[in-house]
Amino acid sequence: MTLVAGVDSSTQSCKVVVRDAETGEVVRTGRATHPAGTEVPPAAWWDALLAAIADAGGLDDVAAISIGGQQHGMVVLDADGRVIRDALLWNDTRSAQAARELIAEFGAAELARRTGSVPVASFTATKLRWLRDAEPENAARVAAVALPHDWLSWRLRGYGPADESPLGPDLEALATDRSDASGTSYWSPATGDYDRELLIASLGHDAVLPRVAGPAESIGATVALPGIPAGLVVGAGAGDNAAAALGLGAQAGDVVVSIGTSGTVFAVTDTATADETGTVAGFADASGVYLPLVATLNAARVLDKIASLLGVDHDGLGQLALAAEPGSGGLVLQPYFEGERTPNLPDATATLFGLTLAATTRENLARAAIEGMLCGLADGLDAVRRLGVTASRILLVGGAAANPAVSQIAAEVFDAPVEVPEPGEYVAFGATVQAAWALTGARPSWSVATLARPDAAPVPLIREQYAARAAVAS
Ligand SMILES: Nc1ncnc2c1ncn2[C@@H]1O[C@H](COP(=O)(O)OP(=O)(O)O)[C@@H](O)[C@H]1O
Ligand SMILES: O=C(CO)[C@@H](O)[C@H](O)COP(=O)(O)O
Repeated sequence: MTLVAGVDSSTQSCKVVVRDAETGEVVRTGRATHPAGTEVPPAAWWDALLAAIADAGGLDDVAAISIGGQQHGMVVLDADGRVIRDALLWNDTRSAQAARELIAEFGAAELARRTGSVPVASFTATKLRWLRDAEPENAARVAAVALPHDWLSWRLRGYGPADESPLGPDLEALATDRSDASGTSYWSPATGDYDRELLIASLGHDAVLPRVAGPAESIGATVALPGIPAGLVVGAGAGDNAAAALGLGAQAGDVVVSIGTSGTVFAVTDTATADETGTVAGFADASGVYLPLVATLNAARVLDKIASLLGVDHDGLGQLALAAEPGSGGLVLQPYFEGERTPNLPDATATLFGLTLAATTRENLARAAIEGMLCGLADGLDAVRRLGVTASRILLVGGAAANPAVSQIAAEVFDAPVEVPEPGEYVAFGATVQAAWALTGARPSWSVATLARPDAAPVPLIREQYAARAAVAS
């Protein structure tokens, strides 16, 4: 049996899945946690990757590996291949002013035309602009800029600082893929080229950027390192949402809604998009086409927070929520606990509306948390549809999709049929598809079973009352 491994180096954890390259059967899995916070030393991701690989039984019998990862994170390297400072993650909002400045200098329409997206604080270019202005000594030392999955793939192939890696600091050996490059704001999904003017405007000078590999490419092989055997084919890797689309085998008519640390709504399309309003990011996908995407900052952790406030676990939160009526007795949670990205309100905080003596129950609060979190994603679905995407069905994935209350309430909130695929790490699954593709030259088509099709009917009241509160709040 030939085995392939896929990795999801995501915000909260690193997950490894090992599958049979022929049938797609999951043979074993492993995971390790990442540090909390929006600023993280990349070495912590490397340590978590090694721990997750060990937890998955190692790679001795594995022929190929590929890494999917959280998008946008700024990994800056000096000429010796050392990380200059902790990485700023996609959910770090300190570069909101830098995003506003880049938009003022180039224009939203021009940035959308050149990169597919109008940047917000999540995008790598805005983080480089922040670095240029807030830490000029660090910015001056930047010799190369990578993303989390690029950097991990480089280390896996034996590159890094001379005292830590057998092949040393060859910055030109950095490689990325189309999907992750499209989240930088200095690469064009439409032309496939870097936009050096935008990089220089952000960082203040030019730097080495990772080569953008094609979907089926191998970017090299692993070298022997503690916990890593030599000779595994390394696939191009991908941004986590593009990897999930690949793992699900998403096709025209499928809209994926992922509820992890981020909430995302995306579809695979044949044509590139350029939304001048900035609501929909015009990303590239991991199969050679495009991935229009809306992302929110407040998703599964909204539920984590309200569950902990109510003193229950995830199941308990779901049970409470399902004991309340749709509309939560008029309670509306606008869940901007971490600021928000869509809509672009980096400094916002969360608000609970509609508190009356009668409505203020544990059940209503639990339901309002799920409804509020999903209403932001339903707004995202509307925005993706406005660009011509058809939603014949919603595929609900990510950590919180496992919660039956979330899938049932999703069916009440989204005006399209909701399907929950069988539980699985779809980002890591997509990375195994890439690994097998790079190994064999043929894209595998492994089937995905459906766990549930919640039959709840849409309840328009939920979105109506959310929209009414949002209108008053803004
Ligand atoms: N049954 C559940 N109900 C609600 N939330 C859940 C459930 N299981 C896991 N989660 C939450 O999902 C999140 C992890 O999801 P995941 O997609 O792995 O996130 P990420 O990829 O961003 O690290 C955590 O915040 C976790 O608490
Ligand atoms: O910023 C985005 C997409 O543009 C996020 O989707 C990140 O890619 C983080 O993903 P998770 O860790 O929540 O899966």
